Amino acid sequence: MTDPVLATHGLHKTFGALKATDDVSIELRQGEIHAIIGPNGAGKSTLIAQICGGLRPDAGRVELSGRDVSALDTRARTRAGIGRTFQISALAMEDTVLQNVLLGAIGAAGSPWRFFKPALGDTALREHAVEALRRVGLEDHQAVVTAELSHGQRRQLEVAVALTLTPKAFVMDEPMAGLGAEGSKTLTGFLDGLRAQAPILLVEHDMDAVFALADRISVLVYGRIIESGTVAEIRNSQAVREAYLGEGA
Ligand SMILES: Nc1ncnc2c1ncn2[C@@H]1O[C@H](COP(=O)(O)OP(=O)(O)OP(=O)(O)O)[C@@H](O)[C@H]1O
Repeated sequence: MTDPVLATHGLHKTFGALKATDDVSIELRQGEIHAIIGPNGAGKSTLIAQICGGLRPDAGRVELSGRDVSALDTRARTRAGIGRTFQISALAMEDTVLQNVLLGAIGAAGSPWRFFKPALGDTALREHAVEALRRVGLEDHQAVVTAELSHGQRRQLEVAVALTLTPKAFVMDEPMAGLGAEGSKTLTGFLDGLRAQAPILLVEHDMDAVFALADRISVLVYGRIIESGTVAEIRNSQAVREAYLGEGA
C-alpha cells in the first residue's frame, strides 16, 4: 500500500469539558476519496479546522506526504499542498470567473495585495489560471461574471482556485450544501473525476453523494471515529446504524 498523502495521528481537542476530537487518526491515500460522516455536532468541522490549520489540537499531529505540518498556519499549509476548497462567500460575485481564479490563487498563496494588480496582466499566471479552469470544465466560462454561475459551477470554480496551487490533497467541507438534486448529481460526477488529480478528504451530509463517491468512510460520533471502512462495510455496520444512519430515519 502507498504511504498516505494526508494523515492525522491521535488528534485531541477539548472545549471545556467537551471532547470535540477524541484521538482521531485518519489517512488519505493517493487516488481516493475518504469521506468523514457523522451527526450534527460530531466534530467534523473541528477536525477539518485542525487539519487545515485554523485550530490547534491539544495533542496529536497532522502529516502531509510524511512531513509534520502541525506547526504551520493555514496559509503555509495551503502552500504546502492542503487544498481546502473555499467557501462560496470567498468568491467575488461581481468579478469574472478568470479574475476569481487569479485573485483567489494570489490571495491563498499569501502574496501581498500590491502584487495583485500587475499579476492580472501576467501572461504565465493567466495561462496557469486558464489551465485550472480547463481542468474543472469552466474554460469556456472565463469571461462570465461569477454571479451568473450556478451553485455547482461556483463549487467547480472554488476547486479551480485550489488547483492553481497544485494541491497534494483536497479537503472539502460539505461541497453539496445548497445544491439541488440535479446540482448534487453533476458535482458528484465532477468530484469522481477530480480524485485522479489529488485525493479528497470529504466531509458531507449528502449520503447519496458519499455512497456514490467514497472509497472509504470514517464515521465520527462525539469526536471519536467509531468505524472506518468501505461503503458496504459502513452500510452493514450495526454500530453505525445505531449511532448515526438510523437517526431520524
Ligand atoms: N469554538 C468552540 N467552542 C466551544 N465548543 C465548540 C467550538 N467549536 C465547536 N464546538 C462544539 O464542538 C462540537 C463539535 O462541533 P463541530 O462543529 O465540529 O461538529 P460538526 O460535526 O461539524 O457539526 P455539523 O454537522 O452540525 O456542522 C459541538 O458540540 C460544538 O458545539
